[in-house]
Amino acid sequence: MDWKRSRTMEKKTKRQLYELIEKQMNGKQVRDLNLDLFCARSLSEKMEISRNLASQYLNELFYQGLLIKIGAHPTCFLARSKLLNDGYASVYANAEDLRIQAEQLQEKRSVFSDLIGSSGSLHYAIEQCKAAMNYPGSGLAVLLHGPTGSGKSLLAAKLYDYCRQQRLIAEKGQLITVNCAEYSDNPDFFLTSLFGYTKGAYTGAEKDSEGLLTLADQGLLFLDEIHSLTPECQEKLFLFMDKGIYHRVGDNQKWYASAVRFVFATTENPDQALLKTLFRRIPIVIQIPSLKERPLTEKRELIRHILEGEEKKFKMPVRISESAYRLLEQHEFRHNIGELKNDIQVGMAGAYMKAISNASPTLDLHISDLPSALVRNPLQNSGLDQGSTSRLLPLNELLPYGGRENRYLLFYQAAMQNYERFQKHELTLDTFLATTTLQLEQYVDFLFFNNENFNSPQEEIVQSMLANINRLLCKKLGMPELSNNEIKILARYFTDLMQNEPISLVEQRRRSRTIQDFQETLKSVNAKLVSIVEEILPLLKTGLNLSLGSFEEITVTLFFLYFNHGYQPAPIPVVIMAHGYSIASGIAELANQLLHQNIFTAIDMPIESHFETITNKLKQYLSEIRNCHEIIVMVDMGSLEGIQKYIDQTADLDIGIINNVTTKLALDVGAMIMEGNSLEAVLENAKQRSLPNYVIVKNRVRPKAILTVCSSGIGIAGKIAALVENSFPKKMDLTVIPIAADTLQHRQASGIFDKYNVILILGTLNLKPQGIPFISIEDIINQSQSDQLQEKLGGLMSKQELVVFTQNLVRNFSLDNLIDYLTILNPEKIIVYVEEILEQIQKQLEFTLSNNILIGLYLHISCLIERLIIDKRFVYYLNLEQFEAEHGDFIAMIRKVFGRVCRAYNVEIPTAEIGYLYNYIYQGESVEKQAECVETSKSELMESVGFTE
Ligand SMILES: Nc1ncnc2c1ncn2[C@@H]1O[C@H](COP(=O)(O)OP(=O)(O)OP(=O)(O)O)[C@@H](O)[C@H]1O
Repeated sequence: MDWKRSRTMEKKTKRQLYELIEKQMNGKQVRDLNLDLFCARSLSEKMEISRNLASQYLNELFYQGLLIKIGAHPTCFLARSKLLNDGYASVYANAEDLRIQAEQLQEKRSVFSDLIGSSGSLHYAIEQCKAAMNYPGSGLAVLLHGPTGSGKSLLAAKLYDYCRQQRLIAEKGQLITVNCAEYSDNPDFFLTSLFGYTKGAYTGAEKDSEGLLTLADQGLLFLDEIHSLTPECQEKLFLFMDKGIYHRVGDNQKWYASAVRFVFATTENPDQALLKTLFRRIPIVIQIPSLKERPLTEKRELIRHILEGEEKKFKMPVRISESAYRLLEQHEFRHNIGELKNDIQVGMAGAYMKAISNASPTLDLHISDLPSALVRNPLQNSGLDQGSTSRLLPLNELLPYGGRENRYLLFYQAAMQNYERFQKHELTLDTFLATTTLQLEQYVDFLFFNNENFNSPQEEIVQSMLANINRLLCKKLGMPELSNNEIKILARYFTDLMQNEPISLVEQRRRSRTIQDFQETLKSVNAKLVSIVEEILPLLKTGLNLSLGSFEEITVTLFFLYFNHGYQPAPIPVVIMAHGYSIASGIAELANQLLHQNIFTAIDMPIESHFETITNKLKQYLSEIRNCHEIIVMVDMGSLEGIQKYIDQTADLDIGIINNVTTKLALDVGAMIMEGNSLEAVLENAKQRSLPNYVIVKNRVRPKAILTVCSSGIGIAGKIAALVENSFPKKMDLTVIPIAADTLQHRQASGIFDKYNVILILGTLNLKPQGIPFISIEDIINQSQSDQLQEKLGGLMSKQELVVFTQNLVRNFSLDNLIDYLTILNPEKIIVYVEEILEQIQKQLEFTLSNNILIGLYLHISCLIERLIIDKRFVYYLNLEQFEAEHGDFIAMIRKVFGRVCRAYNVEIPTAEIGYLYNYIYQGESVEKQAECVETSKSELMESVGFTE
């Protein structure tokens, strides 16, 4: 059996083992599991494999993070995906420890789990809320922003339950809800209700009275429709939030204190509807999606959830006609879930009356029971059967599409979670890829085997479109064609996506930064494949009229990696041209097979064919080849010059021509290519071994690029890149590549400068690489480097276009615009802290920082604080100990000036981050030193693990 087949078998058995564990856990609580069934002995017997092999696979799955381990004799393994909570450790000393933890976690089972969409479109909102509530003291104030009926009040109530459950709120702490709209015409009444009043404060105030703030002390105050408060009321509220103390109305002497958690809600744009001072005091704004923005699966779950509620209320089984169900599913409810619920309730009242008069044992909801406004929309109802003959569905039949589990979403979440673990250095790159592939495999199984969910006409259309793209593109791009089954899987994936499109987009907007980093990581694994996917997706996007985001690019890339297409693509393809009917084909096929790689393509030259016909074939092949800048041609004609003359004109490709063709030479060349050698090295080596002659035709044009760089990470660098691209006056033949400052050194080594003609670097930190001009953001804002811009871009744009470009840049690069990139923190608020920090630093250091450094620091520090709050990512600083020893004073000073912001957000600034700040402030010298250190410690590290460069 060849290694590839045995590897496939191994993967299959491992997957079956994992599925067996999952199956044995299905529907059971941890405390009800018989752990004996999960040890290597029992599992190996069921799988009919040896115990040693089972043990090996189980441990591999454990190291991939998919299983948890319990005890030692025997060791048992459980599937992490089946544990309802994600708070489990990876290893437990014994079963008892696991049970204790399971009980604790069960107690803490999320109060949000009965919110429809809690693991879907509301997932991120809930995570943000939890983070805000967990802040020490009274948490951070939260503003829920979303249209009417979208679930803001329900979420606020759940937040209160959450705080109670987590003991963030004391026993006596209450949930006080105030609908501010009720006070919009009577602001005084609002103030007396909120703050309380003293006797005589107004006519009729006969005794002192406590306000809602007293009632809400130690509890949660939910202020709904906050936009309807008058500016005066908003101002007073803000003053209380700032200090935590207040006067009762009618007494300006005595202070009262109250520790209140605030949740606000509004349907209006908070930027316009709230007083700036109040808005600034609310650091977390959370978007609640409209019903339209939710995926169809969630809409269906909501319908079922509401009907289940009715079933409980009427204590009778409920059924719904298929057409009424479709109508509810398709209708656009302007007032969202609230309106959907109302309409169903109106319908149920009618159904109940009918059931009573017909003495029916079930409540049957027909279209005719629903409010007439809903039924009268002819456009929406065109495809619906309105007759009463439509089939009646009991509630357990209402989720035909994949049940409650949304597999697309599960995969999305698992992949994102893996990636975040990889970013936190909890997983290596290999383990991250292996784990994600295994999860993709489960999604693939679902797509492939669940015929009842697919096989739609829609799927057939997608399938034939994919088949066409496959034929046309794979050849052109030098990829092996997809098999029919692979096309089927991809077609079903896109069909599945159509159902999930809105969530995919909403989610992606929210996690755009992580997704962007994810894509970068995939590029580092296989840039060629990523660029192929980037080429294929727009075709599908147009063809299917489907919005596809960056996560879809990631998933399709992962699909290709999984199908084993383009995994380790040949960096230098080889064309073999030989006389005879199938000599070239034979050699190419054999060499590809032996090397397990698709490196060789053949052009056969039957004796009777004209030289010109053959060279035309080659020219045609070379002109179609994409995503590749180097190629080797092996010819047996004995005439290098002849063929060279024909291909001289081929653009953007370096071509090495070898004047000999044998199987052995092809294998040597292939092996050298797979080892990653350069074109020159491959040809030189071939010459040494087999004595052929070679020439290299250099035609390659390196594409022009601008790099954007920021020491705060790839996120801001990406934002800068987008702003640059958005400033172009026309489509440019220029690539803009974001790059993190701390990887620039590494990037240089990995050949970004070799691949691109980098004409300019834009950013916040001048790393002075290879003498390429650098323009700082501050220079752009001041327009002080327009000469350099003109010089570098003059050839690419007309004078007029250059003026437009510079104007766009200046407009796009306002500091506000850049800091807007923060996702959780309120930019206006954080900037005040940063201003204070920078002022203090300059005072303490007794010198003035240049504008350039200041702008960079504004960005860097804002991002740093957010980074510390949301992902606490580990930062590495070379020679940290030395830095600590040499710069104790600087470290102490920074800790002091950051004191206020650190306390406000309950974060601590790691010394490594202070090291980066030091570099930033003393840019020139320290950056160079740090770069030197990178080089020294890299070689030390290589030596210590036994490598030499
Ligand atoms: N995620 C959800 N899962 C189940 N039911 C929900 C969900 N979200 C909202 N609902 C239900 O929808 C109805 C409307 O929700 P809610 O009153 O919270 O909306 P709202 O945004 O506060 O509306 P308004 O702006 O009009 O005050 C409620 O009956 C609520 O129980």
